[in-house]
Amino acid sequence: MATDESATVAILDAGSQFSKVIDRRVRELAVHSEILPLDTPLDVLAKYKALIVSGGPGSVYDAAAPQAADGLFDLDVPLLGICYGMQMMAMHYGCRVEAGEVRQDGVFAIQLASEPICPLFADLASAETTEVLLTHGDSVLEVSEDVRSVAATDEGIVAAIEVRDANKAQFGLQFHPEVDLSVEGMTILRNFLFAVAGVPATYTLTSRKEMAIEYIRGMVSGDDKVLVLVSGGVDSSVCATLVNEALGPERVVCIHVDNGFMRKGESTQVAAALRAVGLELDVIEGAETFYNAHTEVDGVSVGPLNELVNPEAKRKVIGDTFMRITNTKAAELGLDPNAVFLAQGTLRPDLIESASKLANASATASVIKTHHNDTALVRLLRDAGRVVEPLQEYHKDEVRQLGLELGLPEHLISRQPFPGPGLAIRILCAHSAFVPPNAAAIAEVLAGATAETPDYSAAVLPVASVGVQGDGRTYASLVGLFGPVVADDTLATVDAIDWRHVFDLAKSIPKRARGVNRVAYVFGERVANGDAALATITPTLLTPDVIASLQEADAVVNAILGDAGLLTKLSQVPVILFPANFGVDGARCICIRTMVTNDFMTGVPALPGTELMPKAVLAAIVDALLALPNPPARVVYDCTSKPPGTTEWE
Ligand SMILES: Nc1ncnc2c1ncn2[C@@H]1O[C@H](COP(=O)(O)OP(=O)(O)OP(=O)(O)O)[C@@H](O)[C@H]1O
Ligand SMILES: O=c1[nH]c(=O)c2[nH+]cn([C@@H]3O[C@H](COP(=O)(O)O)[C@@H](O)[C@H]3O)c2[nH]1
Ligand SMILES: NC(=O)CC[C@H](N)C(=O)O
Ligand SMILES: [Mg+2]
Repeated sequence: MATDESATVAILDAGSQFSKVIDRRVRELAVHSEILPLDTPLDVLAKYKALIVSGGPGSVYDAAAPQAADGLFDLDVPLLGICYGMQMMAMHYGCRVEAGEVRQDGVFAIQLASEPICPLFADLASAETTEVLLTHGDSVLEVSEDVRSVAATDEGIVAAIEVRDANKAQFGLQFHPEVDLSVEGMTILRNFLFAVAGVPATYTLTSRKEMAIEYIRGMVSGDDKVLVLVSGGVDSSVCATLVNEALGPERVVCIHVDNGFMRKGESTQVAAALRAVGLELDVIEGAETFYNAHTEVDGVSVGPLNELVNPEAKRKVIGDTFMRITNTKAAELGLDPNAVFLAQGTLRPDLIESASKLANASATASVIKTHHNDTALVRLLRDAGRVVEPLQEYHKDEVRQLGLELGLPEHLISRQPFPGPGLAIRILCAHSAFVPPNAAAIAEVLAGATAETPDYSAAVLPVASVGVQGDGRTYASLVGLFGPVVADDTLATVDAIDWRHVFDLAKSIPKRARGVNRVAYVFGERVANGDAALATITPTLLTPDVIASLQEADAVVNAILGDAGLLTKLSQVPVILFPANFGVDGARCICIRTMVTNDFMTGVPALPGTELMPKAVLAAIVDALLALPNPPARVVYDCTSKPPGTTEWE
């Protein structure tokens, strides 16, 4: 069907992690939308009813920054710039845009300007303030005469602008109205679309089930068979059910790969759970193959996996090994390699975070992490038209709804996500301690942040992990927080900690400490910054002893969460092993990372002492981990939201 641009919003993609989320929100408001490259020519854009420019990892003042067509801001079309989009607008109108002293990643309150209130902020619960998700390092430090600042953070950073020229309907938001964490984001988008731009609400959502089945039948014709890769997670169970419905069971072969990085007993449970819903699963024992696997990256052989420390290298080997194992299986089954299709439960975030060209209209997105289902070999097969991915447009919550529509049991649909590379990415590998290049500057920020609350202190730990900040990937230091300890009583200790204060510190430290993207609370006696015990690690690779020790820790945590009824209340709880040893030779640390989110693009950790993480449960977890035969050097609790941290550590 041809697009009626006069009833459609064009979303110009500057490389954001959230372009597809904007698209989805607009459609939920019954407005048709299309994602276009940032540099789409003006004559095309002029036909649209409204324009939204997304965020992106670039900096508008960089010569190499992604550009829109010249004259974008002279078009007579209502325009909303989000983050990078707002910064472009500000720069066009002569405002000063620079990397500020403070960066902001997470949820913050903004103060709204009055007299008059900006039309985007009409009908908010309060006329003075609202909570929004920000993720930026560049800021509008000074507005020009052409522009009015219509909202600011508590520190006076411009959070929203309006172009003064009454003939122009142009607005900019430094924050992201499209994500759940901006609590009134939908009202703000609604105000832009309807009150400002007058877009008609004529779009109706087509049934996801019908669309998916039509897509599968369109792709796999005749008698061709489909090998469905089934992990037992939500996405692949929904994917397998859809392929089954679309093509009939005689054309479907479901395979599950035990890559050696599954949870304790997971593969056996998965096979049983899927049999119970009528899906026969062929389980491939792949552990040995994975441990010893290599792959080629940019013409160079990388591997074996059990000797790699770089997280992206690990991911690439794992993804390509999934493909090779699948090909071998296809040959064993006597399937013609030129006529067999591969189905997998790829979601939109997998493609966005891997910077797949399928998901990013502008080719300007940053690779946050290469998902195992989007590596080089998968892309080759996809280009050959052989990869069936009926869920590629959706986020997790949409897949869950679709699963319910398909009649899958609640317990399958509500399972916590588990990444394909599994525990392999939840083990931080390293040969030596990580020392940030600006250690002294970070130490100064940490001392300042805790100066007024001497019961608490902060120190840089000797490891780095992946984060997502300002739409870009970061690989940066972990900060540990220390607080009161009640000797020999973990519950009393957990109770003595002012968790709100700890979470405030976790939010404020990455604002000023460049090179820090994650903050975790460290249980146990305080260690002073600069102490040698904070600088030592136990060299760590993906070896069977390390994997087994994380499997044990993960099983202990999950058993306690299950008994407390928290596995479905918390969206996801990665348990992570990292090599800091606090001066104890051969020991490593275990982290508990709770995440509360719907779409898995953003999220917050559960605050201890709330119903999502009762203090008694947290204390029980810490005690149980310390009682393991191979106890961790320390147990830590991640206090970082996404952004700046990702859900997984790696
Ligand atoms: N161990 C595995 N064996 C076979 N296929 C797998 C395995 N792990 C992942 N996959 C494939 O990769 C896809 C993406 O993995 P992902 O973890 O994102 O989804 P999922 O496991 O289906 O769901 P969830 O996100 O709930 O864990 C899966 O849908 C599946 O097709
Ligand atoms: O199948 C997967 N293959 C992968 O390579 C992968 N990496 C991250 N994840 C999952 O994606 C979600 C977001 O994770 P992050 O915040 O760490 O990016 C979380 O649910 C992660 O568990 C993966 N799933
Ligand atoms: N999310 C964004 O659009 C960020 C814009 C820019 N990369 C910054 O960090 O400020
Ligand atoms: Mg999974």
